[in-house]
Amino acid sequence: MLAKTGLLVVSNPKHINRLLSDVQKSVKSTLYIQLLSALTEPLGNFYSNLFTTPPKFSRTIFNIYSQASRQCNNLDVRVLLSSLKSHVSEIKTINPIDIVIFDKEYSRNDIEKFIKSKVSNISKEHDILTVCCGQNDEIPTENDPRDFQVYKHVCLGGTFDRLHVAHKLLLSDAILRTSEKLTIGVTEENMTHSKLLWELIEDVDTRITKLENFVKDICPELTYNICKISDPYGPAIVDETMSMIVVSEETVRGGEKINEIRKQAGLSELSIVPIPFIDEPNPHIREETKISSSNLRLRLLGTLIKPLENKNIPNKPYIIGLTGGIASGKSGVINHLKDLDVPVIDCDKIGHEMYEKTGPSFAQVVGTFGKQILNPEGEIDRKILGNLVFKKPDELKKLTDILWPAMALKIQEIVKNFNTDVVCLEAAVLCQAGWDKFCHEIWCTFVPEKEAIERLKRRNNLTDVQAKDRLASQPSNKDYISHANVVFCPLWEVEYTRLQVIRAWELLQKRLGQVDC
Ligand SMILES: CC(=O)SCCNC(=O)CCNC(=O)[C@H](O)C(C)(C)COP(=O)(O)OP(=O)(O)OC[C@H]1O[C@@H](n2cnc3c(N)ncnc32)[C@H](O)[C@@H]1OP(=O)(O)O
Repeated sequence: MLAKTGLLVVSNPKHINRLLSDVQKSVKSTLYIQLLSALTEPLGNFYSNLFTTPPKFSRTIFNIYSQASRQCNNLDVRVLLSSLKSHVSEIKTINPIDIVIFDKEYSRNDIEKFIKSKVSNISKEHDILTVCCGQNDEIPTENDPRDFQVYKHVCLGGTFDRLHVAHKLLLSDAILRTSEKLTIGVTEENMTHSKLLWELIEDVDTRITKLENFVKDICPELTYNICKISDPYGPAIVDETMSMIVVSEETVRGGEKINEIRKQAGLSELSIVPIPFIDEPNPHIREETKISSSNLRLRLLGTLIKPLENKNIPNKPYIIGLTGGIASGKSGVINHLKDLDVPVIDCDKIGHEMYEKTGPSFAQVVGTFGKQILNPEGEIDRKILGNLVFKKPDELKKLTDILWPAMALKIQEIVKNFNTDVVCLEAAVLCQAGWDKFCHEIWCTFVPEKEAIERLKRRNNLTDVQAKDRLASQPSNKDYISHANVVFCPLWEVEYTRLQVIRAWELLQKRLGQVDC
């Protein structure tokens, strides 16, 4: 059985590649890595031989996280730094360790002594494993020409969405170079809007919680000041105690700008230390070639981003509720679903049927909005009705209060008569109508609001103001996404939307395999 949390004790980092490949067969959630110094030292002398010049490890840590990005996609790898910075004599971890893995043979006695005296948070029923690879090889020495000075107060900033190995590298390098205090600025939502798929960025409190958990886990001895920032500079332009800033290769200019502002304010300039990118091992279509949060957000499209609720509805047909804002590409997704032979119930159409001359809601709609909405044939003119309600939420509510209960009955009747395994219920404001309770899962489309406005102007021949009004009368993208289990962004070429739908469909098939459909 896979252990939840493992501790890998590495005597020779040269073999990290093979080690990680083996270890991930034994650990499923978190893998701590503790670097040992000398291959020949018995484990009992572990702490007498620790590395004492911390920045020496920058490159080793870079290699470990680079390899982790290739080998252990689902593992949260954490290189422990406390003992690399000072002679801390205990391995303290937030998560209890279920398995301790060594890359070298040690005596039973040494192992037991080591675990008892050094590993403070160990599960009662822990396992021990030895994975040997080239244990007698020479340990590589580090030769990193970068400036390795250690500073009292270091800072860095970023969005830190879905904390990944490149963030971990940046944070680790900053920790290795800090002797007392590390200030980390985390961007508030207003700073994220220019990013790809910003709507899928975790909220700032979640990002801060994950970040704090990580830094306090790998090096609890430092003082951390984790603060929200709503501009690109944060406290770095006012705090005179800071002396160094860690940046990524692409944000060096930001560091220089901070120094210009500090200089004008009479503050000392910060040393700027750029950290290299980690290459993305398998960049998919549209993805960046470095490890990045936007790649991770792209990979969320078509996957289950929110766990399913247990709803008290029959398993067959399995109902996907498809929703999304106006001009957000729902019809593109529907075309791909139809190609997969999924029947689609169009709720706009059912709405229209409700107030046809012979429909159940005709009299009530005319009674509410007056004869002004009728055409010369005495039928309801949807264009006139639309103009009356779309700009005025109160009027739209009057209409939907009449229509939605009748539509819900009709939909339930239609669904009952379906004989397929899966059916898609498409409705623009499905969740706002409370119809998510009829659906096993909610899928939603979204495109950036600017794009939706441009599409609306082109498609419906609307002016900029009219298009913006239409969009404003609907829930925001964030609101739609907050209800969705699966999201699609049909912003790019048709084929890319199709790939998202195929991914969603294949994952759905797996889920259905677990449901008695
Ligand atoms: C819970 C649901 O989502 S049911 C489906 C939505 N329908 C309703 O809520 C019923 C009330 N709406 C209506 O009767 C009609 O839309 C009218 C009379 C207001 C306008 O009719 P038309 O001009 O023919 O427009 P049509 O019905 O095609 O709707 C235009 C767009 O507004 C959307 N829309 C319709 N009703 C609503 C609503 N209540 N709230 C937000 N958007 C809506 C439609 O889904 C459609 O979006 P799309 O262009 O991305 O496909």
